[in-house]
Amino acid sequence: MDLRLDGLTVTIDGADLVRDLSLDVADGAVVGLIGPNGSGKSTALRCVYRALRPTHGTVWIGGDDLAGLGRRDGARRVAALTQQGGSDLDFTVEEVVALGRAPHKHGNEPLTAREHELCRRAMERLDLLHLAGRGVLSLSGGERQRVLVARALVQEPRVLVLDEPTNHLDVRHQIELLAMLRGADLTVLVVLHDLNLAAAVCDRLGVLSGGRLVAAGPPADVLTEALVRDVFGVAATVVPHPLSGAPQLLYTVTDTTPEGTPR
Ligand SMILES: Nc1ncnc2c1ncn2[C@@H]1O[C@H](COP(=O)(O)OP(=O)(O)OP(=O)(O)O)[C@@H](O)[C@H]1O
Repeated sequence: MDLRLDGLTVTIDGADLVRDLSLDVADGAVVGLIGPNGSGKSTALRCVYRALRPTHGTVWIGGDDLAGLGRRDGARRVAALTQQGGSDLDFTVEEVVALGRAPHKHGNEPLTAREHELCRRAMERLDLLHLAGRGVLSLSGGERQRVLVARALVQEPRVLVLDEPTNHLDVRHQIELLAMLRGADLTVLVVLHDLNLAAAVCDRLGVLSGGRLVAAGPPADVLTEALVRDVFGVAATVVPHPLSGAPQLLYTVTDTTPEGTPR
């Protein structure tokens, strides 16, 4: 097992933001974390990329307690694409991508030929080669997001955690990113809001509600009409995708009056 969240509880100011969360991500698997706003998804991820130390519980990486690893060792094993991952510095795209090698380098050690090629391939994969010399501050939100994914890839981690990585991306780049995650031979834990994309891309889903894991398993087992109603508070019909068979949700949008009552 590459990544194991083992009884994680995060308590801040007396409130449990995450409570007794246990979730396994098998070697090479893509596991999605879904749940309504404020259900604790980002808090759980923050424990995995060490922005937060759990109050109780352990994050195991390849059998090692993450808390016992040095910063560099941890960064070589786990890369994170977070909501706050941007930089205010106007580095070029290729400079930002190359920063992904930092945990593997000492001081100002230059990149090797292999590392230059790694960066080039990551930019090619994320459709960034034509932007390599551009300053990142001049990029659109979606372009910048792809730069951060490329930077995470060149880090060559075992485990990649991503917090809503499809934010800002147009539909083509959303699908390309998620397809890339599937083909990257990485162990992936990803927070997604789009339940249909989550069902299409993830081997397993974990559902958080009020900081607790309320369901976990293959998308077809987890994404039932009852769960979507109970956890997200919306009516949806679940149908199998005609080509892949993955469950897909057709939402029922009810028109409401300004007073909030259905017409
Ligand atoms: N440092 C903090 N201090 C107090 N409360 C916090 C802190 N960080 C997060 N919270 C609260 O904990 C809850 C869970 O937040 P979290 O960001 O993990 O939710 P989320 O599931 O990722 O939500 P979203 O879908 O909106 O991104 C929220 O109610 C949030 O306001």
